[in-house]
Amino acid sequence: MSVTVDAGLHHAVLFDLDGVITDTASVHAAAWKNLFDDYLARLPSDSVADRSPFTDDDYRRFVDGRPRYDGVDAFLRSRGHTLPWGDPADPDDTETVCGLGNRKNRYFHQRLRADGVRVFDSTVALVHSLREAGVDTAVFSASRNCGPVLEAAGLGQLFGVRVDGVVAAELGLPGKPDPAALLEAARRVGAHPAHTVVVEDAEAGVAAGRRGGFGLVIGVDRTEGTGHAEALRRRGADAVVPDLAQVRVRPRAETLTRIPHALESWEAVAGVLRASDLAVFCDFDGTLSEIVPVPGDAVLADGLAPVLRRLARCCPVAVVSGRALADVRDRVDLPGIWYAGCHGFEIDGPDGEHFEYEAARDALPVLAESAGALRDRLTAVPGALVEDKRFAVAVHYRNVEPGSVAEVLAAVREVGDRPGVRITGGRKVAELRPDIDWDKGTALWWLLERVSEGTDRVLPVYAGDDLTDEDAFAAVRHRGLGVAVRGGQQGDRPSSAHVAVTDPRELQVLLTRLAELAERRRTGR
Ligand SMILES: O=P(O)(O)OC[C@H]1O[C@H](O[C@H]2O[C@H](CO)[C@@H](O)[C@H](O)[C@H]2O)[C@H](O)[C@@H](O)[C@@H]1O
Repeated sequence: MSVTVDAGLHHAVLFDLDGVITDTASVHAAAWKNLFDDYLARLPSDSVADRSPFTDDDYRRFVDGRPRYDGVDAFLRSRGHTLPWGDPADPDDTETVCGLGNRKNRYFHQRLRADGVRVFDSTVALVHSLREAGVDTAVFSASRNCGPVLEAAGLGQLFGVRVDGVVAAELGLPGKPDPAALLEAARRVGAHPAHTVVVEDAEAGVAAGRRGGFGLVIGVDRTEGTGHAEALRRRGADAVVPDLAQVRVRPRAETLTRIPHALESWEAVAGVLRASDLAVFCDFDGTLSEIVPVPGDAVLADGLAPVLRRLARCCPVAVVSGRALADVRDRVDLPGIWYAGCHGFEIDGPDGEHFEYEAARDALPVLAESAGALRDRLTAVPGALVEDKRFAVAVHYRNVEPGSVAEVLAAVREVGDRPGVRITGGRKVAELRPDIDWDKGTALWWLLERVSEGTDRVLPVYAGDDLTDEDAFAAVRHRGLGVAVRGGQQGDRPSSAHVAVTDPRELQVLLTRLAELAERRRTGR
């Protein structure tokens, strides 16, 4: 089987060392066997401990992927034998957990010197492909020997970020299956766990990836037929591959027509969202409503009212529109949700709260004047429509003869050429807005802060179709999900959305899946 890292959704990949980058898992396994077989054989014959030889299964269950001393302790306990912990400075002939761990380390280094380190070339090739696609990479390992092993393998410079046993000890991070070291690696590369991939061959590491809320967990099983692949899947691997040559890299799509389809990429999308509470934000025209020739005729598309109601029962929902607040509110007319009008300059909450962006009020007189001036200028242009929305003025030219569109746009440029306002564009519309650093993206984060009550557990999903929605897509680019609604737009344009749907009907299918995810998370199923 193969698995895809999507550079649009996945911003970093964290690689385990032993067994993933280098073949040192077998060197570790041999050193552990050497240690335990020797130690168990020397226990008195009347000891209650199970003295049978150390097996591959013991390796996988008790020591693989764990910090060295934890591994000694876990294995000996599994055999009914305990030792005092001791101290990391214990000489390696001391009969303590640390002493035995130190002895294993000596065996490991002896083998490393004797046999060298074999590198999995397909892993190194994957690291390079990811870099070319703009995906960050890091190495993590429970081993304190991570640095020396990479050096011995000639890979000392491959990773800029390394979180290994030495770093974990310095920071006091618990070992796998605790996700602390993985979360630290993601933090150091600057990627949100939801947008980060973990590659692991140990059960404990896979479990850590899943517990840490990582977007994709890839298990590596190089031991076909041993049941290890099934064990990795049970512990939470999304996919298990025999070698990283089976991992494909999909370059980040930069334009609307190339963005992956949300429903076709559903598994990857669900991976990004599954560990978080969701908050769903939707634009109105072209997203919740089909584009129609006359703005006053736009209505909520079929099937969207029930799914928005369903979503609102299990997560915060907001409609974020370029329309005036009262206009979009009346058109959607659903209780229990947030409404942001005029690109977020005015907002109503579900419990009767009302907010206006204070600084934008200074622009109201000039906007009102501009609306009047534009009406005067454009009465003679058939089809031109001026929509005064208080915090913005929209000039529609959808119904204007192609030959007269330039005249409409020239009028907008001239009237809008005054301090305090700026001109933006949309689908057959030009708008004057307060010249302030406030847009659908900043409004989204303002709303998110309110609905998440200071936690960072909530991941925003934003769906929109238009140029003004790009501000919101950019805002959720590194933490959240941007869904572009392509809606039969002519030509192509750059977009920061992660995925796309074709029209409001497909958005309804996607929102239903989000509702299912949110409900499952709520009920813990
Ligand atoms: O942010 P939105 O909710 O998408 O609002 C953007 C603009 O939508 C409306 O205009 C657009 O939809 C009309 C109806 O489908 C269409 O006729 C027009 O050509 C589109 O530009 C609305 O009238 C504007 O005020 C919004 O800014």
